[in-house]
Amino acid sequence: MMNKNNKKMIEIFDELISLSDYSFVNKLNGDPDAKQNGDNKSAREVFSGHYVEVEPTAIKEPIYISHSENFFKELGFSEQLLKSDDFIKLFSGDMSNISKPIQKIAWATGYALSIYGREYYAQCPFQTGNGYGDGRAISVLEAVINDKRWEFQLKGAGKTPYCRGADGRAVLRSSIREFLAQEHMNSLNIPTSRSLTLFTSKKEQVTRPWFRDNSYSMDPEVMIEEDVAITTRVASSFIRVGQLELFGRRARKNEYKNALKELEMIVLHLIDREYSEDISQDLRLEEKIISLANEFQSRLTSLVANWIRVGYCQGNFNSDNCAAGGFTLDYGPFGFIEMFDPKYQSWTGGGVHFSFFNQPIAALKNFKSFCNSLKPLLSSNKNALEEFEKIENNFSKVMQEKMQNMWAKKLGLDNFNVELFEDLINLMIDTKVDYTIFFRELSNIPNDMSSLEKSFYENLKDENIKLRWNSWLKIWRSLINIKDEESKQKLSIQMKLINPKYILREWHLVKAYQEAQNGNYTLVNELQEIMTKPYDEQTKEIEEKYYIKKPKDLFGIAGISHVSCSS
Ligand SMILES: Nc1ncnc2c1ncn2[C@@H]1O[C@H](COP(=O)(O)OP(=O)(O)OP(=O)(O)O)[C@@H](O)[C@H]1O
Ligand SMILES: [Mg+2]
Repeated sequence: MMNKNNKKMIEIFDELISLSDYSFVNKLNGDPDAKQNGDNKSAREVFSGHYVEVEPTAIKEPIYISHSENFFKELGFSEQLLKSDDFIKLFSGDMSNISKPIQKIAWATGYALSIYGREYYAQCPFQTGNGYGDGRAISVLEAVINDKRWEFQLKGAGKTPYCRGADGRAVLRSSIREFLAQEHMNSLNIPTSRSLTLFTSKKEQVTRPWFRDNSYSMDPEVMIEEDVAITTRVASSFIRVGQLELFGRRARKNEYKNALKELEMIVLHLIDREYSEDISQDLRLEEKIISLANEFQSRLTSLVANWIRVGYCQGNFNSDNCAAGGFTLDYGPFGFIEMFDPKYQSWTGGGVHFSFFNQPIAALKNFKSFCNSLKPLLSSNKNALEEFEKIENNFSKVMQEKMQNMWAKKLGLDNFNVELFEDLINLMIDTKVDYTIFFRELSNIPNDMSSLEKSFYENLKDENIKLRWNSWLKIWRSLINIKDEESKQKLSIQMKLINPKYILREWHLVKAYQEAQNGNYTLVNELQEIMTKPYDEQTKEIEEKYYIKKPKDLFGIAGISHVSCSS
């Protein structure tokens, strides 16, 4: 029997879904071969169409770990939903009970892969690119909530035609990382996919390559069993640069009759989903494409400058991990920098090209892949193509402007000063500073070096470095705009909104997911609470626990200083 409370929950859920419709499956083409392929849960080639219908594979006896309170509020979702069986089932992958107005439709999409601007087919088991795409991400719902369309996607919800022989699952470890990082990024005021819920199960384990305890190995040494989990992430769309590329490549090669049409459809759909406020519907196709390139360039360059502002390294910034809406997507091989190093890269599979300070160039490469995908739609219009290429060639200039502007703000300056910046970077490298603590302490606008030393990983012994720091600080203080105590306070407040105090450090994450594996979610909740207020001072107790440098004995330790497996 349904009690009163329970009924109310179902009503709330009904209210939420009554607004849903299916933009993706109604407006785009499905895989024409889907019906002949049974449940679509094994690797196969998908030759055309924008999506494949595939039912999620539920995790058994789902255990609730967390949800994003902030995001629930933004969506107008009641916390009561978390007690609704329907809600829990849907977001742990069980669609068997879905009733109207929700449709029992779920889908995965194909995409292509370029690594650092180079087209790859080798990652596809068929070597054609037709078997690459969402291997474990399945969208289950689109809903218009407060006039904004959101797509709800389960990560780790089982195999799809793009699973490439893998299990289609995400483990608890990587799911906790993604769940927390997404909401952290949002609280850092950086565009991102969002976290809705996180469920795990003790009924299914999968194996992943990992390290022995306290190992220094760069390569995984053992296979470990980990509990599975499903995070639901939510975004305005999950269209990636790689997805445009898939259709761009097919159109370029004229692979089938509708190839160019399918490219045009996905591009117009992208504009509809991500750029409808910036690009007028009345424009001609080529005008829309030119505006799209401009807008995406603007968003992508801002995004990367922001990542560097807060010390975020994506780690695997391939075209398939680059959201065409210009926000952060795929928190697998990511890390927040601790000890400053321009070449910082925590993912062993990533390489220097995806390292911290190389992200603007990785973004440029993704932008080029994006442009190449759209070109088949402009090939008959020379003028439009020329204008388009001008935008393409302007990327580095725009990126540089955004970076300089970001550095100026990070340093509390009105204008970027090359010399001051370069001196600082060299000093930060020579001194080994904690990136977050250094800029936060600088935001207090200190008179001398003493408080900045809090961010140094080694005691300052070298007199020469001391002299360099003192002179740097003196020049910096002469360039910032402070006349009196009041203007100093004002600048300090301003700088603290640019330079976060709390950042999701990997060794905190490790403790949280290790405890969670034993059924204790206290640290997950604590991190969620603290990391969604990254610019706040917070309490003394929190400061002592989380505003601290990485402990010396954790340097070089596998699984903390570097990770091998992001899935
Ligand atoms: N366990 C798995 N089962 C099936 N496919 C997988 C699995 N792990 C990764 N993949 C697929 O391999 C490709 C590369 O993985 P990558 O780590 O970039 O993405 P991801 O973290 O799974 O997903 P996303 O980019 O959707 O956040 C993706 O297409 C992904 O779907
Ligand atoms: Mg990915």
